[in-house]
Amino acid sequence: MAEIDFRNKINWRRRYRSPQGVKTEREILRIFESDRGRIINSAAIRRLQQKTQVFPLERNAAVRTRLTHSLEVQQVGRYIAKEILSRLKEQRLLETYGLDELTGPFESIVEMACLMHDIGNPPFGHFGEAAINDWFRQRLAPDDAVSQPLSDDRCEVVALKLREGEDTLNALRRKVRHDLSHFEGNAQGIRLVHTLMRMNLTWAQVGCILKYTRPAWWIGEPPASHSYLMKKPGYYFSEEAYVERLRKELNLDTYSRFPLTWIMEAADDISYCVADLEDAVEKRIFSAEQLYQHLYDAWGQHEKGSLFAQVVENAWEKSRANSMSRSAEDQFFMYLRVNTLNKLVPYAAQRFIDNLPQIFSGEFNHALLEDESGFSQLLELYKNVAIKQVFSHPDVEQLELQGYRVISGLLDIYRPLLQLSTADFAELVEKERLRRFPIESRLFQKLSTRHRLAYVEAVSKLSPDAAEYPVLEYYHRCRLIQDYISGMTDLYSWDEYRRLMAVE
Ligand SMILES: Nc1nc2c(ncn2[C@H]2C[C@H](O)[C@@H](COP(=O)(O)OP(=O)(O)OP(=O)(O)O)O2)c(=O)[nH]1
Ligand SMILES: [Mg+2]
Repeated sequence: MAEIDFRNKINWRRRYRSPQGVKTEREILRIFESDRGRIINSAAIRRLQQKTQVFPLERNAAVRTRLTHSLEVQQVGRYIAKEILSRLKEQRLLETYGLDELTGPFESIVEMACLMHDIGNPPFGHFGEAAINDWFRQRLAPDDAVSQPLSDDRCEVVALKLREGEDTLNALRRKVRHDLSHFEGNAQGIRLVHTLMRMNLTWAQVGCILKYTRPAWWIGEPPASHSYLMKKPGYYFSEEAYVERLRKELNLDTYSRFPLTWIMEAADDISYCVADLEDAVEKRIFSAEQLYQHLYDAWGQHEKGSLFAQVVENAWEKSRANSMSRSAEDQFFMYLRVNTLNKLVPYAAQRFIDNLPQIFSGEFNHALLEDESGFSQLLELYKNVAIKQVFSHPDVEQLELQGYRVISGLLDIYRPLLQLSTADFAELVEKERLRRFPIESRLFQKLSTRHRLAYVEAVSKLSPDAAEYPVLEYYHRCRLIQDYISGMTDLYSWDEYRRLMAVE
């Protein structure tokens, strides 16, 4: 196993116009300050304020959006990072691990990864994701492209159908069909930061948001050694070369993760578990008292001094004891959050330290807060109550169904752009309007320039005479549509759908 030296991991160089030479501690810190500026000032971060965390199209501003959730994750991530660093300092291990001059960047990378962790999420969260994937699956039939060409291949796109005797091209067709049918928020995040927004962040900062290491075109089960790390798609074919370079720059094996990513993940898990329940109370899905009862019942065995008693019961009792100054509900959540953090953060920090060799090499195949401990059990308790009582609430499910319809509806509306031939679409891209395609021209005009540019750049690198040209061109055209629709906020997609359906 490689020696643990974070100086070989925290790569502060950038893909373009990178700072050169040897840098002092202060100079390195300044590079990460620049990353912070790039991230906080990006439109993609601002759009998170109108994206669903749990409750779609929520008008009550006290209920969390992806942005306010991400701010909380940032705070928890910072807490875990500081806890890890101070423990290492106490044990005089900072220098041993090459961290003595990198504590600032360590914290900053975690914080900014937390702020960005949901940046690629489509409107309506998992339902938007499902809508995009169902829509593309129905048209590209990836399951009909698993091995040999089939005579009854259900793929609607002629250029993507596998054909006898074209093994190399078939491999590409297979890859493209699977990749496009696996839209995923985390993978879109990598694409957004690199290809679409061109934020040119440091390698370490991007590495920290590569949460899952499975390529979107992957077929079949991932290897058991990486089952957790490859649980979901983490990046697309369009970013394959970039991710390969990223791995080289961060000394990561093929399906390994960047060490600080585990901290971001734990911060997310800790944040949303209490927050989702608090939002449900704010939304009057249940009262704080009913919530306490749900938690009590779901915990099962109640022993004196259990983690439940220390965290949940304690919060409940304290909130009852002094309800003079603030509402008992607010107090309950304040104590619940504080108690939960005070237990889970030190635990996550210690688990990081205890498993440092495997985490440093990127192969630790679990979340920090996923084991047999009471701490993980507490987290599960919150999540299970949310699944059972909150996510399945009729109002929430109704809105999710509408969100699903909006995203599939928008894909139907933009479909004519995917039905143009390669040559016609090329002409449309060049001239921006074509008399003979009035609908397509208008739809094309609506796509955002940033997304169109990414398409043009990708296609300009292809050779038009090559056999794979139609396959790759179509791939990037589908990406363009997915970029545009997934980049909308909930509200924008909702309004846009109604406008285009001429409902208003
Ligand atoms: N309304 C609703 N919310 C859900 C559902 N499942 C999870 N959530 C909420 C719980 C959290 O606040 C948030 C977490 O969602 P993410 O999209 O970040 O996914 P998650 O963290 O599970 O996975 P990932 O980040 O991709 O590893 O979404 C659901 O079925 N309905
Ligand atoms: Mg998440």
